[in-house]
Amino acid sequence: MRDEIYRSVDAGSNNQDDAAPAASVAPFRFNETVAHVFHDMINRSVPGYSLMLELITLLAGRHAGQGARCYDLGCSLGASALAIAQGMKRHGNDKTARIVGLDNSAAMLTRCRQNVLRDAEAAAMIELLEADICEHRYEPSEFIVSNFTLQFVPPEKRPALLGRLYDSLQPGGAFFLAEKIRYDDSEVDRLMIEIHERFKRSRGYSELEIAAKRAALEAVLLPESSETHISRLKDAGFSQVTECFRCLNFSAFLAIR
Ligand SMILES: Nc1ncnc2c1ncn2[C@@H]1O[C@H](C[S@+](CC[C@H]([NH3+])C(=O)[O-])CC(=O)[O-])[C@@H](O)[C@H]1O
Ligand SMILES: O=C(O)C(=O)Cc1ccccc1
Repeated sequence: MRDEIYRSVDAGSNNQDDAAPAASVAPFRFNETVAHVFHDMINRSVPGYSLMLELITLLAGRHAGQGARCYDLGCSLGASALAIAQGMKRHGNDKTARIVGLDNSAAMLTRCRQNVLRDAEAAAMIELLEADICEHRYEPSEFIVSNFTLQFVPPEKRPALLGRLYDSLQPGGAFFLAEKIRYDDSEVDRLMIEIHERFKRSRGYSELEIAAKRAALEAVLLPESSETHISRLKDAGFSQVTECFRCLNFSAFLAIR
């Protein structure tokens, strides 16, 4: 289903700057309207999204051995959990796999369940829970994925969450973190945002849709710099921390306990 959520948002008819929406755009929420179009939304909005799913499959092959427990934080429609399942299947670990998908949006989880159930083999491996990733009690695990989810957690809660994830991971376990990022240099930051918005234009979003969503995300998606993510992962105790992908204002990090 095509994402047209911000097509009809009032863009401020007497506004001189046609890239500035009315101040009344509601904050972005993962409700049923978003869940309905989310697949299209994320694919057209995030450079490298499908590559992240391929990386997750590869990393599951490397880290999710026999009997491994994996977590998909903010599983949305289940794309990353299914990518983990793919990686485990490839290595014949599917019979013993435990993949736990967590999300605090009931609307997302309902659709996620339907998606996962379409693949009986994956459904046997995946458990879905409505939970706040900051509150969940994590069991010992080998592989944890946060594919564009930490960015929605209030920054002051991020260090404690990373500590819990580190504690859950077994030695040698991996945490894959993909995030929208910001640049400390404000000129570079503006340039990357501009090119990202051109990317969205090239994928069919209008200037007004882009501006309305920018306003909706303003206090909801809080990006931090690559340096902040790397130092926080190191502070949490991870022994190897690498930025393994960057495109414009999107990055992914691999952290090994
Ligand atoms: N505190 C929280 N606890 C649980 N879930 C949360 C929380 N905050 C946000 N979420 C959930 O995190 C997901 C973020 S989307 C992840 C894409 C997916 N990983 C994918 O690989 O397709 C990314 C994006 O929209 O850019 C949404 O489903 C939220 O409900
Ligand atoms: O669309 C954007 O500008 C983004 O940053 C990506 C995104 C994708 C899906 C939900 C929220 C943000």
